[in-house]
Formats: sequence, structure tokens, C-alpha cells
Amino acid sequence: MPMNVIVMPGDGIGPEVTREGVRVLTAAAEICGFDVALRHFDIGEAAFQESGDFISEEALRACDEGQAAGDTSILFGAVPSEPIGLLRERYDLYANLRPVRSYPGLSAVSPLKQEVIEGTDLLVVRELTSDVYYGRQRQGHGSGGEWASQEMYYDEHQARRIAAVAFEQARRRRKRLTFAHKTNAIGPVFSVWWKVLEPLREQYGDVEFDDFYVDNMAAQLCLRPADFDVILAPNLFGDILSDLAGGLVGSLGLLPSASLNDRGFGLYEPVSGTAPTIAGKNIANPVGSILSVAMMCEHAFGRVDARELIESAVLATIPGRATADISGPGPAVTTAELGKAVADRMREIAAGGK
Ligand SMILES: NC(=O)C1=CN([C@@H]2O[C@H](COP(=O)(O)OP(=O)(O)OC[C@H]3O[C@@H](n4cnc5c(N)ncnc54)[C@H](O)[C@@H]3O)[C@@H](O)[C@H]2O)C=CC1
Ligand SMILES: CC(C)CC(=O)C(=O)O
Ligand SMILES: [Mg+2]
Repeated sequence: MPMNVIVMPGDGIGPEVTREGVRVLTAAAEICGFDVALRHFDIGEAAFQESGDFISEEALRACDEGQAAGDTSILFGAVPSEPIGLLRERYDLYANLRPVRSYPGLSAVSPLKQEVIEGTDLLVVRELTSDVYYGRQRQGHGSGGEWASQEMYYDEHQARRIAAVAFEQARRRRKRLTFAHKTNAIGPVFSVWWKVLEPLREQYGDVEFDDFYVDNMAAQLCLRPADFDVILAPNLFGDILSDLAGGLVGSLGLLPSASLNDRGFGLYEPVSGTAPTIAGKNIANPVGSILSVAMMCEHAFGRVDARELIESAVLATIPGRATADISGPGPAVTTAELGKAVADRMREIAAGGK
């Protein structure tokens, strides 16, 4: 039975980086011996021009059927905003995993001192379907002129299920979990989080737990990123902290993500957006998409071998062949050259080379 992948490249750099994700996925399938069936759908601007909708009914039907069949994943590029929020909500993709690593050989592209960034290997577990992004919106006109509000909402169920994902991830990693919150200023919302966290801390007694107010969390990440293992955050804080972490390792273009629901359905995409100023130039870093494919291989296909192969190939390739965002003063390769170099390296590794 093939693994079905719905490919949605989207706008800006989405098509360029997703093409390299697909190239690497195809190579992984060929080398590791599994079948992948790809279906492409336009979303974002191209879909809007075609149909007046940012995502077509046909694409949504394919996702609905794929989720129901339990054999399908989405490889996503980037869009300005609307369709990605819709997909996350429609499929309840509440568990957003964003790994951040400082790669050996790349510590020079970090703005931090080498001894500070070296060894950084953390995972931001971001809640993805609630918070202000999906909160009740109101607007009106008052004595201060026009006003608008968008609510930060969390219930126990939403907080508990993402916290449980974070504890599980910590248990599989270095058994340390840090919660980023703002209880001092947004007390009622975070009292819901603390209510569900206390029993989970007892249940996961083997996981060392600590917490920071999110403002201090941002500072601690800059000062000692290598000390953190899993960071649990609500949607807004997780969005900001993961981009901050991308900056710390040298480029947002390096970061992958997986957005999962409880039915095993997942959407895999780079952490970054459409990067309009570099779009269409074949210079964007495809590593975020390539490593998102690696996450897909493990989470959706159960192919740890493919995930490890892709990661090893990326690690072996980027110190020597890097796109402009991570090449430093050295020569830069194009998006397509880097994707091809990673796929070639996978074949060399599989053939027993280094
Ligand atoms: N999941 C998604 O589809 C996301 C969409 N967006 C959307 O993307 C658009 C642009 O947003 P920005 O705030 O500019 O964020 P962005 O992530 O697109 O870009 C931020 C910075 O990182 C650089 N960058 C991003 N990806 C890169 C890559 N692969 N290689 C090299 N450099 C890279 C960009 O050039 C820019 O300097 C907005 O419309 C935003 O709403 C933003 C984040 C996620
Ligand atoms: C539409 C935005 C919430 C996308 C974004 O910034 C993200 O998911 O990181
Ligand atoms: Mg973001």
C-alpha cells in the first residue's frame, strides 16, 4: 500500500522549497523501499485566481478522505495566512512539534557565540488550534474611537492534551520540560493550564519540569539555548519562541514542523512563511521542508530509517553546500542545488559511503 501525500506548495517560496522536499521524499522512498503516491493541489493565490477560494473544495475533499482512510499526510509549503489556519482548525491539528538544532559545522552562522549555541537541540511543542488566533473577535466604537478585541481562550481539554504531548516527547528525549506562560499578567487563562499540569507532573514523575514567564523564556533561550529540551507553549507564545529559536541557529529556513491530531493525521511544513522578498529567486533554504519530510517519514509512515537517512544527509551536506542564508562569507548554492545535494548524499550513504 502506498503512503499518500497531498502536496500543497502555496505561495512565495512555498513551491521552491516544497519541490526539494518532494525530491527528498521520492529519494527516501526509492532507497528505503516504500511507495509514495503524490497528489498536488494549488492553494493560496493560485487557487484564488482559479476558483475564487484560497483552497478548493476538491483539495479539502482529498484531505477529508485521506484523514478518514488513515493513510494520507499533507506536505505544505507556505501561504500568507488564511488556508493554513483553516486546515489546522478543520483537522484539529493541535499538536505542533518544532524541533530546533544547531548543526555541527553551522554554529558560525548563529548570531550567538559558538560555545553558547553549540549542542542546542530542543523541541518547541506549540498548541495550534486555540489561543487568540482562534479567539472570539469583537469590535465597536467608543470614547477612545474604534476598538477591537480578540480573546485568548483555553479550556482544560485543550491545555491537557497538548501538555500530555509535551510530557510524552520529553520522556522520549532528555526528560526535561519547560512551560512558557504569562501567569503574572493573564492569570485566569493560565490557572486553567496549571490545573491540568499539576496531575501530569505527578504522572510523569521521571520528567524534570520547570517554567518561565514567556518574556524571561525568550531571554533564557538567547543566553543558554543548549540547556533546554522540550518547551511547552500556547499558540501565540510558541509561534514567537520558535521563530526566535530559528534566529538563534542562524536561519528560519532551517526549521521543520509537524502538526498532528489524535487520529494520526498530520500536516508537515517549514516553520517559516512565504518570505516574499526572496521568492522566485531559487535562493530560499529548502532544509525546513526537507526535514519536515523526515518528520513525516517517522510520524506518518513509521519509517525511522528514512528519517535518520534524511537527517544524516542534511547534516553531511549543509556545512559545505549552503544557501545564502547560512553560507556566511562562503559561496552559496541554490535551493535546487541544495535539495539535489541532499538527495545525492542519501544515495551515497545508502550505498555505504559517508
Ligand atoms: N505556515 C505558513 O504558511 C506561514 C505563513 N506566514 C506568512 O508568510 C508571509 C511572510 O511572513 P514573514 O513574517 O516575512 O515571515 P517569513 O517566515 O516568511 O520570513 C521571515 C524572514 O526569514 C527569511 N526566511 C524565511 N524562510 C526562509 C528560507 N527558507 N530561506 C531563507 N530565508 C528564509 C525571510 O527572508 C525573512 O527575512 C506573511 O504573509 C505571513 O502571514 C508566516 C509564517 C508561517
Ligand atoms: C498564520 C500564522 C499563524 C502562521 C505562523 O506564523 C506559524 O504558524 O508559525
Ligand atoms: Mg510563525
